[in-house]
Amino acid sequence: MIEATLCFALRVDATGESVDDNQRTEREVLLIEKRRGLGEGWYNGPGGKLEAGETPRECAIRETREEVGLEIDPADLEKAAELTFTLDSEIHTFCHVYRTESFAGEARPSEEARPEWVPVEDVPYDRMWEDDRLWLPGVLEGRTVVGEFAFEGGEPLDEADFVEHDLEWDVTLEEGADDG
Ligand SMILES: COc1nc(N)nc2c1ncn2[C@H]1C[C@H](O)[C@@H](COP(=O)(O)OP(=O)(O)OP(=O)(O)O)O1
Repeated sequence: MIEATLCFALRVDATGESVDDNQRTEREVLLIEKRRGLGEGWYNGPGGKLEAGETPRECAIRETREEVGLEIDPADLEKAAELTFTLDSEIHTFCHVYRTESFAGEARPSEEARPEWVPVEDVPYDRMWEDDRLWLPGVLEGRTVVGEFAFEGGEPLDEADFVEHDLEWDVTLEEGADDG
């Protein structure tokens, strides 16, 4: 089983556009267009596989730094989801999902990822993993979720068929003792 992370940074963009003389503000999320590996060519959050001895929180921070150059204080990461992806009835990946509204630096591209700030209302679900449209909108609203998503058809996971899912919303997500 692969243990992995995803990290969604959020900001409020003051567009300065005038709507009935009011300044319009829009929430944006930092997505990446993945340049290599699993899910290549699709949009996702920054993230990746845990390294030996690393906690999920440390992994989310390291992957966000490596892929898009943002620095995040561990205390500013909020656990938002735990997602289990099965392939042909075996657990393939267990994914810890975090969100944050506090970070330092400007997003920049890397070999692995092209970052893009996207209005929360315009997330390109048609260019993402099929499961994302089921859980990501709630996570971007501030909710928590535990989900299981079943794929069939053999490796690689990103060519398998998404067949069913189960979601439990607004759960309390326990952090591991080493992940506080
Ligand atoms: C099955 O549905 C999935 N949905 C979403 N949204 N994200 C997924 C899904 N399955 C896997 N992922 C995520 C989990 C990880 O963040 C990435 C895959 O990470 P990758 O294999 O690229 O891991 P790295 O450590 O960055 O890779 P390198 O070995 O190339 O450094 O996808």
